Amino acid sequence: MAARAGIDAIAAAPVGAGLQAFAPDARPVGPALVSLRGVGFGYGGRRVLDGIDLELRRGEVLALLGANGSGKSTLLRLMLGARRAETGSVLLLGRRIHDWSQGEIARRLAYVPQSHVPPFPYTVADIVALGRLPWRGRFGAAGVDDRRIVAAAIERLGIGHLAARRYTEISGGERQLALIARAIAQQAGAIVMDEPATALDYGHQWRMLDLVREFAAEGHSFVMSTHTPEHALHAATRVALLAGGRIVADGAPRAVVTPEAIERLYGIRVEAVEAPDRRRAAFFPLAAQ
Ligand SMILES: Nc1ncnc2c1ncn2[C@@H]1O[C@H](COP(=O)(O)OP(=O)(O)OP(=O)(O)O)[C@@H](O)[C@H]1O
Repeated sequence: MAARAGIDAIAAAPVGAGLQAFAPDARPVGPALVSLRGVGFGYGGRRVLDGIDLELRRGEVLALLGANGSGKSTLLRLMLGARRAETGSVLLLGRRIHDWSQGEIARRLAYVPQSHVPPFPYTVADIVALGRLPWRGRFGAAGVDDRRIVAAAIERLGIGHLAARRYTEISGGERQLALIARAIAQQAGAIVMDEPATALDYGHQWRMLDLVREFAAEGHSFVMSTHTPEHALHAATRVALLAGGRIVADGAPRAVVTPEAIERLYGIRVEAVEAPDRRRAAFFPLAAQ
């Protein structure tokens, strides 16, 4: 009954209710950093994305939800310029992304991939320091500022105890934290994260999301794919849903992440229990009838 009341409360609450308590949501967002306009893309003639219109604006945390294979990673790679749209256009700060050099893109967009295993046994500190490369000359050595920024990123992620360890000899979750630290050290302003919480334990998942909110409050932008609707409600200022190769919803988290949306995306019926802040909710699968 409590759960049912939760759904009803969510359904009855006006969209945006309770948002004022959360600084990232209350803050007006800035101009578009990345814009996808009518983007279509496929692999070997098999269409994966079609007619995608999506924007990432300054200061936003945009969460992307969609079933396995719905095209989230592909969409993120298109946003980064790592894949070329077959139709439509991808713009970085209003200019076609492929008209920017790799270095120019890397100074504006950082990437946290789903998994990454380097060929050499770099230390964690070395991996984080790679984030500084776009800011150094071709053969430029790391300066005092680079070292300070790398140390600050390691500190912010709480991975000082891993700094001297070999990246190839730490756990998947520890690697994920190192990759997030690398992206932060990159000081790109916008960070594209592909399922950043997947390898993290329960505590690190929520701490990472809080960190995202802190950085967004400082003016950074994030786009992150996730399989956890609760994460989108916790950290995102906007949520987009991907299904059938298209964006089927794009808007305020409370308005978009609903039991109906979850059923549509994942084919599973859930009920929602609202958090005391009336902004977030937890979802529980309904028993099979
Ligand atoms: N390199 C590739 N070559 C051919 N097909 C691919 C390639 N990468 C992805 N695909 C296909 O494109 C579709 C979208 O894949 P993508 O990885 O973008 O989905 P996703 O939403 O990120 O999935 P997941 O949630 O499982 O990570 C899937 O059907 C996948 O099999």
